[in-house]
Amino acid sequence: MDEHEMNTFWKKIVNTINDGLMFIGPEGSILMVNKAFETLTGYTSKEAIGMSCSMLGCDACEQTLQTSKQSVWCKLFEEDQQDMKKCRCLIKCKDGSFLPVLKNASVLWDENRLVMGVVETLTDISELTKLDEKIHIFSRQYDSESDFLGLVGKSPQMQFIFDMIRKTAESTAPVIILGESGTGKELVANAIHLSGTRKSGPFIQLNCAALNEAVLESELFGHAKGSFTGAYNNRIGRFEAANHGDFFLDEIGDIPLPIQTKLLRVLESGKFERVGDILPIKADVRIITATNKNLEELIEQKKFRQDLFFRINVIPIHLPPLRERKEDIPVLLNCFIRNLNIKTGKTIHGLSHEAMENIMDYHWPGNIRELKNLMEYAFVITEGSSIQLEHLPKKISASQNTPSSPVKELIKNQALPNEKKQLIEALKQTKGNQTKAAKLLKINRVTVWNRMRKYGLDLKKVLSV
Ligand SMILES: Nc1ncnc2c1ncn2[C@@H]1O[C@H](COP(=O)(O)OP(=O)(O)OP(=O)(O)O)[C@@H](O)[C@H]1O
Repeated sequence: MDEHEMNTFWKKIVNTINDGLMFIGPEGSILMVNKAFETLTGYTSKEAIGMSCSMLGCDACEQTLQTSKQSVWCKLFEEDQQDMKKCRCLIKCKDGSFLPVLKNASVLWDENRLVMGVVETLTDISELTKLDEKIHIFSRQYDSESDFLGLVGKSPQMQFIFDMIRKTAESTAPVIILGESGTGKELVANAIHLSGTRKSGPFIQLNCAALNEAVLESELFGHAKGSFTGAYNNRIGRFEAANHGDFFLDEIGDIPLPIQTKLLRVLESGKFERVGDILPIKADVRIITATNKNLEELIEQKKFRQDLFFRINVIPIHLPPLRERKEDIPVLLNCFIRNLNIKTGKTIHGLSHEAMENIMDYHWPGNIRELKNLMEYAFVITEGSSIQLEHLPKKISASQNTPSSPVKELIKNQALPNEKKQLIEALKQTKGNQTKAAKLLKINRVTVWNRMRKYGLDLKKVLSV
């Protein structure tokens, strides 16, 4: 390939790159740009070449440009600077709009260490910036709503649970979490660990229902090499692994009686032996248990040891079923919709009134797990920006709604976040005067404006209702 062919070849490569590229001379004038630069900035190469690079009004450059008294006009050329600079910045396009870009600048030096120029690439990060903003907004909303260590709920019952969790933080006494399947027992156990003094220690979990007696024993206490067929090595159990932390035993009601006896001994003495070993091991572990079974009934049926029950039932936390705290449904739905929007890239704003009514009327035997699954289903089915009744499974869309249903009243009062209702009320009272509304709500004017944007409130519409 001769030099001319080579030049043509390189020009083609440079023009195929998706990122904008420009070469700036030592005095700061643009010497070369590629096609992507033209597309990003709106300037043709004819317009750009020969102009000062400051025509792009880059906010990062404003900080690196120096006064004429200094020896170099741009900090990039200072001796002690690294040759490569990378930063996020905003550039001004020909039409006056600002474009967020990731800029990579490399200084080129000749053999005498004199500056030949700078090669800069510009990557369009406008999509990324939009996502950043979204995450920022979501996380602000998330923080401000009824959320406690991953648990969402504004009902008095859930506020009581949050209080109980906070109180367990000061204690190392065993906690038992009782509630139907899907009410959030595992989340509560996790929140107890995260808010407790042992949060820097391990959080070990074991679902006791999934294992047979021999495997369960080995999982709990570990085993010595050769203690049974297949025990090729010594293995520590979960009790040992949970030392100085919390051990969450889920489905405690399903533990076979012989293991219950062993468990009781560990809880009383703090010591145990690995299966097939005689050496006692000490473990400092706080026990958290959970079950959806009625342990008292199991005791009567002689399926659960009463003394073990007394041991683990020191701080009971009863998680109410969802049907007894339906005011939590709207906040849970908001939370699931936010998360699913992020996960799926969809922009679903909410549910139609009818869909919401049917959801509120349903009895939710599978509790929050069922509600969460419902939203996942609706996200797959919904194509628009709002979930309608027909996007819900039959069991919910066909559920009976009587006009006098007390649930309808509940929706009227609960479906809108309190913040929004108060804002609408204040705007109405002050005939749309945002400064007066701010005073009434004891917040500043900017917050009023931000909330109006957050809830998409149109002043004319608010006042006309
Ligand atoms: N208060 C809550 N806020 C947000 N998500 C919740 C809440 N409660 C439960 N969930 C979600 O519901 C699902 C079921 O919760 P979890 O597994 O904790 O229930 P569980 O009572 O332990 O169920 P099971 O008894 O069947 O094991 C999980 O996906 C969990 O994240």
